Amino acid sequence: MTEDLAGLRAIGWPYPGPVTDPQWAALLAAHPLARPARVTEQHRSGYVVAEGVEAGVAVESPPDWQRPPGYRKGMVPAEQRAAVGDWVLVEAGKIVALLPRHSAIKRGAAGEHYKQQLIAANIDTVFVVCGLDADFNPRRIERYLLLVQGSGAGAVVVLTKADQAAAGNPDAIAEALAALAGTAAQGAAVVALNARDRDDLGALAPWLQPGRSIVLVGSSGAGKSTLTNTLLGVERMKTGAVRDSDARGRHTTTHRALIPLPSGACLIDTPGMRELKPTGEEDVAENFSDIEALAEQCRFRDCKHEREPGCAVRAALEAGTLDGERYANFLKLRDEVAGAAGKLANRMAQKSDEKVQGKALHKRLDEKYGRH
Ligand SMILES: Nc1nc2c(ncn2[C@@H]2O[C@H](COP(=O)(O)OP(=O)(O)OP(=O)(O)O)[C@@H](O)[C@H]2O)c(=O)[nH]1
Ligand SMILES: [Zn+2]
Repeated sequence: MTEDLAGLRAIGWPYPGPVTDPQWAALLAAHPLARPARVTEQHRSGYVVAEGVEAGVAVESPPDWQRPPGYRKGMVPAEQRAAVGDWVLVEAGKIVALLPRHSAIKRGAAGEHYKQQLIAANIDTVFVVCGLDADFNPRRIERYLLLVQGSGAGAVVVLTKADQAAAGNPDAIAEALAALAGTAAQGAAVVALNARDRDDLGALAPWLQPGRSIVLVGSSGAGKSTLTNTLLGVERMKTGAVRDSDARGRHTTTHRALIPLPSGACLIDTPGMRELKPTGEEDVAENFSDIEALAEQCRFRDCKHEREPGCAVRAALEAGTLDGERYANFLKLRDEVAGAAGKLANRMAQKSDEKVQGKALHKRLDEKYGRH
């Protein structure tokens, strides 16, 4: 495997030398002829995987991953099948094993039937990108952080357009950081920079070391493409059209899921990250521990911090020690998570073989949110 290690490292292989994860080592030993590869695309019939910076190849998934929904017996749940970012073992054009993942970013998928989608696996850090312009929105940042929390990945808030903001108002950056004080107090790093300036991006170096995998999330216009280009040191994101016209031979195609960075880290670019809805498994309290600490002083143990007497959260609001918008967002996210959790519990309860688990979840939710 040594000669392939450089290629694997470029796309995020976490080990510079021998594999230290015992489960990974055991699977590698169990499949001596298989080669590790990383999933770059997921399709109904199979996957595209890469072993290095070259374009990926199509491979077949194990037969038991292919059983259609409705074929209950032996059906492998979606989260046990590979997703973009997963490491798999491939032998003779087939995936023979999924290496256990250390992080999984999920979202709740809207639709008639509640579903959870695994968007990306084995991400070390999610950069939550937000411009210091009219689009600056601490509430949206809180929402992204909520979805990252519990995934196993870390999160860093990257505030772009610091150059423009400072030119318009010398206090703009300090004001934005103050608006995010609640978020920073939860332990997330917050960095303000000019995404076009390579020197400014030095502040991101701690998360861009070799073998690390990162993703960028943020609304349109936040500066994700700009950041990517500056990280790469080249204009990549807008050159797609040119490459399209020069036909087959060159496989540096318009869209690439795994982008090796000069720092040695790997940027995962997957469209699924765009619209993030809670799955129902998030713990809102963990992202709002300031509010949770206040809640311990509320008169009622099950206080909803809405209209109850003796509510310490509302008292802090009135005293001005708790930001009103942060509080409003807490209520909104709490309700969204509870709604998604209710759907999740219903879906689990419907599945007869998982009835017991569903009931337990319902019970847990009742304790946490009251009857729903
Ligand atoms: N001055 C300045 N301009 C920036 C900065 N970051 C982004 N921009 C500009 O903001 C605009 C939008 O940035 P993009 O990088 O295209 O935003 P995006 O997040 O990729 O947007 P989508 O591709 O729609 O998701 C572009 O004109 C950038 O040049 C920054 O830090 N400073
Ligand atoms: Zn209360």
